Amino acid sequence: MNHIVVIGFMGSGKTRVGKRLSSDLGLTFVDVDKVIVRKMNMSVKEIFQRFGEPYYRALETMTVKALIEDKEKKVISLGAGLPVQEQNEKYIKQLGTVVYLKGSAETFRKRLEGNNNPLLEGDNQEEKIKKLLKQRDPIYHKFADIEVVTGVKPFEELIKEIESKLP
Ligand SMILES: Nc1ncnc2c1ncn2[C@@H]1O[C@H](COP(=O)(O)OP(=O)(O)O)[C@@H](O)[C@H]1O
Ligand SMILES: O=C(O)C1=C[C@@H](OP(=O)(O)O)[C@@H](O)[C@H](O)C1
Ligand SMILES: [Mg+2]
Repeated sequence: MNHIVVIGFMGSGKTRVGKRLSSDLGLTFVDVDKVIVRKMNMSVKEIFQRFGEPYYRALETMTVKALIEDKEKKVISLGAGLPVQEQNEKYIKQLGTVVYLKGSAETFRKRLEGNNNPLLEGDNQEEKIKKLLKQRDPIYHKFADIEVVTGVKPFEELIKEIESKLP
């Protein structure tokens, strides 16, 4: 399919940017995390706690596979961990044009203060963010058709930049 697919680290703005692109382009917005939360009637954190991370990852893969078959063009925000799972590699490429919201650990640390993400629980969020970002940035980069930097220019300008780069 030729969906518009937004990827990036936690706090990179996948949900906010995805929503805005969808309204500007007149397309339906789908946030993969929200699809799963709705289906399970549980928060991401609860799913991780009750069933474990591999179960959540399987739900993500199922959701992505269904979206590949979806004939109505959409803007789709993926969870930050989804592109990192090897089993999803071939599916992401089939989804459409991938927009990577790149950013610094410092930008994400500020945006993620007080967040509820199961992967950032406990002490030393800053170190956790730095470590995960270092692992994940090359993977996001590999999938990107369009790469923009978040946290350096105002939101409106970021949106204009993305829209000018879309095919
Ligand atoms: N370009 C931006 N500039 C400033 N704040 C932003 C920007 N994009 C997103 N945010 C803020 O950062 C937080 C995380 O955004 P969100 O869209 O939920 O990220 P993600 O879905 O990637 O985890 C929210 O509070 C959001 O309003
Ligand atoms: O980084 C991750 O592995 C995760 C990021 C989350 O998505 P957001 O990036 O939208 O917060 C959500 O999918 C889950 O908590 C796992
Ligand atoms: Mg999100």
